[in-house]
Amino acid sequence: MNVLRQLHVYYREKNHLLILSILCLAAATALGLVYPNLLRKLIDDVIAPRNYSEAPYLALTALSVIIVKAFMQFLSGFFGGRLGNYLAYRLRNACYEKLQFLSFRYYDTAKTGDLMSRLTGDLEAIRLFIGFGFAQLLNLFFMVSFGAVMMMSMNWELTVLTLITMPFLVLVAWKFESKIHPAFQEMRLALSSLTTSVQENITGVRTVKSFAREPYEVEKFSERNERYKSNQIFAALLWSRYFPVMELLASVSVAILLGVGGTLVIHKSLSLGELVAFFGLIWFIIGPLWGLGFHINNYTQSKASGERVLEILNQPIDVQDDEHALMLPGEQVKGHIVFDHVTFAYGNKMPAVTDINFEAKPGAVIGFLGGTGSGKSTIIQLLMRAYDIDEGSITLDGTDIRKIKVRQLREQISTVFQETFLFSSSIRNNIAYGIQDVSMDEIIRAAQLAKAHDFIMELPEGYDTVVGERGMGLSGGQKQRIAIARALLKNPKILILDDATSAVDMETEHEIQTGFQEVMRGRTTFIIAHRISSLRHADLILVMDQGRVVQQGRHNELIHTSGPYQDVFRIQYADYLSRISDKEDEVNRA
Ligand SMILES: Nc1ncnc2c1ncn2[C@@H]1O[C@H](COP(=O)(O)OP(=O)(O)OP(=O)(O)O)[C@@H](O)[C@H]1O
Repeated sequence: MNVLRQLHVYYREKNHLLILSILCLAAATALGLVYPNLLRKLIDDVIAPRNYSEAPYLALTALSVIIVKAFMQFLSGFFGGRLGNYLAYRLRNACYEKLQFLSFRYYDTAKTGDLMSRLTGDLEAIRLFIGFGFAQLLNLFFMVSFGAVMMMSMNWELTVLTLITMPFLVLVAWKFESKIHPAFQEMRLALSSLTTSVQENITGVRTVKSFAREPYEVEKFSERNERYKSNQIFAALLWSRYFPVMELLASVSVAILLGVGGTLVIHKSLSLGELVAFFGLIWFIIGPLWGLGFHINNYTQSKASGERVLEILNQPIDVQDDEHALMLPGEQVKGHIVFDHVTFAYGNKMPAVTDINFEAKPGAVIGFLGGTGSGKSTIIQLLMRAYDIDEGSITLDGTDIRKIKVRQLREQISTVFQETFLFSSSIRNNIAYGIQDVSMDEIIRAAQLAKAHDFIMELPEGYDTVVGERGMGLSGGQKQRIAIARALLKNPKILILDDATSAVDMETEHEIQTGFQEVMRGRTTFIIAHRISSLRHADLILVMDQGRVVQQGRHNELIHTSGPYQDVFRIQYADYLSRISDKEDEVNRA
C-alpha cells in the first residue's frame, strides 16, 4: 500500500472523484442485493399464497432498481475515469519534469527504452487501477460483507456452513498474489528491455547496417522477446494453477448450500423463497471472490508499475541548488574562472581528473590538448556543474560554483559539444533553442559567424527547413555549424568548444576560428581540440594526460619545450616542417 500512498500525493486534490466513484459503485452493489430479496418475496409472498396482484409492483420495483443501478454504475465509471486520467496526466508531467532536472550522473546509466516504457505502459497500468481497479477491489469487500450480512439475517447457521470454504478461498487468493507480484515485476523488466532494444536499434540503425549486424540484432531481440514470452507464460501458468482451486472451493459452497438448504426446506425450517434468495446471495459472494484473482492481478501489476514510476520520481538529484544559492546578475558576470586543486572521479572509479589548477582571466582563451580519455571533457563538465567535484574548488568571479544557482551558472555558459544534437524542428528553432524573443536578424548573424548561413540558404526552405530526428539529413559538419550558431546566439560570458570543429574541414575550421576571434572577444573561452591549429592563439594551453595537467603554457613556448605538445605539433605539422627544411636545404645548396 506504500506505493499507493505515495501515488496518492498526485491525486489528493481529486479525492472527491475517488470517493464519488466508490460510493456510486457501493450504491450499485447495494441495489444488486434487492434482486434476491425480490425473488424471495415473489416466491414466498406472491406465488405460494397465489397473491398475484402484487406481481406487477414487484416487476416495477425491479425495473426501477435496474435503471438506478445502471445509472450508478455509469457515474462510478465516469468519476473513476476522470480520476485515472487526472492522475496519469499529473504523473506524466511530474516524471517529465523530474527527467529534466535529473543530473548527468543519472543519465550515465539510464536507458531510453526503459524510461519510455515507464512513461507509457506503467503509467497506463496505474491509470487503470486507480481509475477503476481500486473501486472494484473495494466494492468486492462491500459485496461480500453486504451479502454475508443479508444471508445471516435469514439463517445464520446455513450462512456459516455455506461460507465455510471462504477463508480457504481468501488464503489461496493471497498465496496467488504473493507469487504473481514478482512475476509481474519481472515481466515489466522484460518489457523494458524489449523496448530498449527496439529504441537502441532504431537510433543506431546506421551502425547496425554498416557492420551488417542485422542477424545479430534480430537474434538479440528474439532472446528478449523470448524472455518476455516466458514471463507471460509463467504468469499464465500461475493463473491456470490457482484459478481452478479457487473455483473448486466456490463450488463446494454451492454444493453445501444445495444439500443443507434443500434439507432445511424439506423440514420447513427454511422457506423456498429464502433458499432461492440464498442461492442468489451466495453468487453475490462467490462471484467477487472468484474475481479476487483478477483484481489482485490488476493491483499487483499496477503496484509493480507504481514502483517503477516512483523510482523516477524519488530519484535524488545529486547536483542541485544550495539552500542559500546566489543569483547571478548576468550583466555583472566577468567570466573569471579558477580551478583550485580539483579532483573528481565518476562513481567508484579512478579519478578522471586529479589536482587540476589553472586560472582563466575574463576574456581569456584556454585550450586543452590531450589523448583520448585524458580528462579534457571532464574539466568542462565540472565547470558547468554537470557533476560536483570531490576535492578542491572551482570559482566563477571569486564565488564557488556550488554556491551559485545551477540554472544561472549554466545560463552564462554556451557549449558546443563533440556530438551535435539537433531537435526534429526547423533550423531556425534549432539555432534559437532556449532563447526567447530572438529576431531573425540575430539568428542569421549567428549562422553567418558559424559559417552556416550559406548552406542553410541552399536548403529548400532555408531557415524553415525541418531537420529529421537528431538532425538526420545534414552532414556532420553542417550539424556542428548549426550547434556553433546556437551557442553564439546565446551570447554567453563563457564559451566552451568541446572538439567543436572536429567535423569540419581545415579550411572551414580556419574560417570558423576567424569568426570566433570576433565572438570570443569579451568572453572566457575554453577550446578542446585535437588539432594544434585550433589552439595556436590560446592564452593558455593545458596539456592533459591520464587526468593530470602535464604541461602548460602558450603555443610558442610549448613548441620549443620538449614534451607531448611538441610531439603532437611535430606529427601534425610534419608535412609543413619537412617542406620548410627542404626549402632550407635548397637555400643552403644554392
Ligand atoms: N559519464 C562517465 N561515467 C564514467 N566515466 C566517465 C564518464 N565520462 C568519462 N569517463 C571517464 O573519465 C575519463 C576522462 O574522460 P573524458 O571524457 O574527460 O576524456 P577526454 O579527454 O575528453 O577524451 P576524448 O578526447 O576522447 O573526448 C575516461 O577514463 C573516461 O572513461
